[in-house]
Amino acid sequence: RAGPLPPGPAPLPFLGNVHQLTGKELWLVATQWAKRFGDVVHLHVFGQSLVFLSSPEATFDLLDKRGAIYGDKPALVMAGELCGCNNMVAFTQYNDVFKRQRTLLNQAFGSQVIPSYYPLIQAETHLFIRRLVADPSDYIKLTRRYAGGLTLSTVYGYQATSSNDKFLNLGEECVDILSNGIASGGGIWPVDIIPALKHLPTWAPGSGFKVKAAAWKAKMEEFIDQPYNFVKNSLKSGEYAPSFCSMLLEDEKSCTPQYEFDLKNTANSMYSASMDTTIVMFSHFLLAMLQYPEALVKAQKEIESVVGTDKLPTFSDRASLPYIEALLNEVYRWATPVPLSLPHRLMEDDIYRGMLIPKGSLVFGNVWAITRDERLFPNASAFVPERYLETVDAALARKRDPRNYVFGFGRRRCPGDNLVESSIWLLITTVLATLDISKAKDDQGSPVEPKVEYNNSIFRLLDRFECDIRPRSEHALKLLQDEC
Ligand code: HEM
Repeated sequence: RAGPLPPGPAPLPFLGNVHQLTGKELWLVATQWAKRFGDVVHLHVFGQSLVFLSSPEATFDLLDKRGAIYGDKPALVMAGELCGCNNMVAFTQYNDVFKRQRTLLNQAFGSQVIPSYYPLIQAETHLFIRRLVADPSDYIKLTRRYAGGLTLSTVYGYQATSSNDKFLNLGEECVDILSNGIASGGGIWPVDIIPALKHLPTWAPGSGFKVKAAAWKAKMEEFIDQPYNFVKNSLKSGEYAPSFCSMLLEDEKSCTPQYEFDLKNTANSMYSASMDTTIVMFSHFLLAMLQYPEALVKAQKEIESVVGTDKLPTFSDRASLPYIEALLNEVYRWATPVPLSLPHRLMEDDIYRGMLIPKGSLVFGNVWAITRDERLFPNASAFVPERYLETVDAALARKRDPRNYVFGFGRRRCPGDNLVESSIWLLITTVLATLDISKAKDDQGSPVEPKVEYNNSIFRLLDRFECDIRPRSEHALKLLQDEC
């Protein structure tokens, strides 16, 4: 060995640290390891190395600067081969398929393309808020409809007709299978360590994973194929709304089977990645507004003084709303939508601070530990937008910018970040301009404290909590109605 492994909790013989990999809020446990062992922690599961990076320095040095060797994804037998996810972007290895997919993603959501979506984003945002006013209790389903609807529409030209739309339901079911089934607890299954297990007959003891995988694979195929077939059929009929897929399929000559294969999988990845992440952001924004009403009032005052009350905010107001910008930063940080990001596979042995990080390690950026680091964010558990109004030097500003972590790292950084930067800004700003958000009241009129529960292995998805959402005024409601 070229150096010692990074420190970490003691493993059991052969099994390694498998007993410590909880499926629920693993990021909390990983942050405890960081406090005990430092910002680079090593564990193993049946010999598979797992490395957790818990500081800006370690994530920037390895996942960003050395991104060329940290950009791979593991070839997982369970997720890839048995469950049929191997060609979804988040699972593709660092090869030609991945590079072709990223080119398509950049065509769809590169920063230069985003302004062309402004009218659509604006229309979907206003519709979402109107629906929210009509049924505030259903805010999670409505947020899924808004986020999924935005990608269904931009990517496939498909208009979701209700919160119970068939493609939205399929998306919800499949993203749940992905995060709470296939990728739960680090996503390593015994068959990933001993691939021969995939040959077990389904009647044999211990083969339950194969039964699950067969059912999940069938669902994943529907998820990838059905929206894509919708675009193909619409194109054939000649009646279609222009979309990313329709634009790329119009030129029949370039439609080789390989091209269609890439397009179908890339389109699906955009759709699947957009929903739960947006729900986490919006739910935490609501929670913050309930628990920190002074931030809500300050933000509303800023909007009133800059935008006024006779129109809804638009993208052209953005540069004049510094408090909203600080509030959005704080929502990213406080929500931490994907607290352990998604693991990257190291492609060759690497030496870092004299320690060996072995080839094949799965490397996690512990975003939770960084966004809760008291040295960077004093009183880190509190929601304090003002922390982003302080003037700090460029190096510290970079370390404190949540966008350097919440969208992942290096070559695998989220390709939806530009879209989110615009869509979430408008969503939050328009909600603040038009709605009041406060704690729900019980029968006696006393405020009900929101119950804060997380039950998802990958995303920091909040269970639905009670809250009171209502229009700020008849005038605000009318503005929304006039816009739709
Ligand atoms: C608040 C919203 C979002 C957050 C916080 C978020 C965060 C992330 C994170 C942490 C990753 C893993 C990056 C890594 O492996 O280092 C990721 C990957 C990805 N995201 Fe997002 N995302 C969001 C919205 C979106 C949207 C709207 C889209 C598409 C329109 C999207 C598309 C993707 C795709 C395709 C990947 C896989 C990239 C790859 O492995 O190369 N995301 N995202």
